[in-house]
Amino acid sequence: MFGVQFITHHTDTITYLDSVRIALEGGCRWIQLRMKEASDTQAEEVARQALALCRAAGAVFIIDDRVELAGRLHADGVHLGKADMPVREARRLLGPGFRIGGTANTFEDVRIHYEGGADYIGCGPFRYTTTKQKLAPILGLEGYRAITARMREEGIDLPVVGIGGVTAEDMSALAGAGLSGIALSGSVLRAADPVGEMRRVMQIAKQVSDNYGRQNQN
Ligand SMILES: Cc1ncc(COP(=O)(O)OP(=O)(O)O)c(N)n1
Ligand SMILES: Cc1ncsc1CCOP(=O)(O)O
Ligand SMILES: [Mg+2]
Repeated sequence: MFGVQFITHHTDTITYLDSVRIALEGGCRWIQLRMKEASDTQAEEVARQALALCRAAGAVFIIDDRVELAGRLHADGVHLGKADMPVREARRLLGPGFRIGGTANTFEDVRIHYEGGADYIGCGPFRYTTTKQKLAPILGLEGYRAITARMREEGIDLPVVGIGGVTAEDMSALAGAGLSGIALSGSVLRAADPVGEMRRVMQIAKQVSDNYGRQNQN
């Protein structure tokens, strides 16, 4: 299955936890709790509730940045970027059972995460987005093609999900550029019907999987 990871966010009317409920109701089974502005206490409170929702739904639950919290709550994994704990160290602390994602903007980033023991790569940004501040250079389809081609040349076999401004309409082209999935937030939460939009994303992901015959990395 072409993978779909939902990244939590909030709006004027939707809380972080609501965003988890929306994604699960829309059929997503790979959730990342990302709460950049929250204190450790706030993040832990929401993480505990989000984890319970994900367990009840049979969804994979990943926490952004917070390695200690992910380990202590027995989440399924953690996602780490350049400003976070290195993947190698997180792997040492968390052990082989945790899913560890690493952020890449270049092939060299991919190589470092691969050598550190990452399970998947979040690669982006695909295009401009307001969900994250201080974006790395925009990759577009050309950037993804170059990175996935280099991975093939170097024998690096890791699932890569595209992130940053991704919409339902992008999935087929992203699969064509060699990606195994997407991670998204804004295009779902800004939709008039967020649950319906999540559902539409999951339906298109299934069609893309049927067309490309890719493995799900969940
Ligand atoms: C799937 C996925 N890909 C990339 C990121 C970005 O991680 P990072 O670079 O550490 O930035 P923050 O999300 O921590 O602001 C991600 N979270 N998930
Ligand atoms: C964590 C992260 N890194 C790049 S974009 C993003 C958040 C998701 O972006 P969007 O809301 O545009 O789908
Ligand atoms: Mg981070």
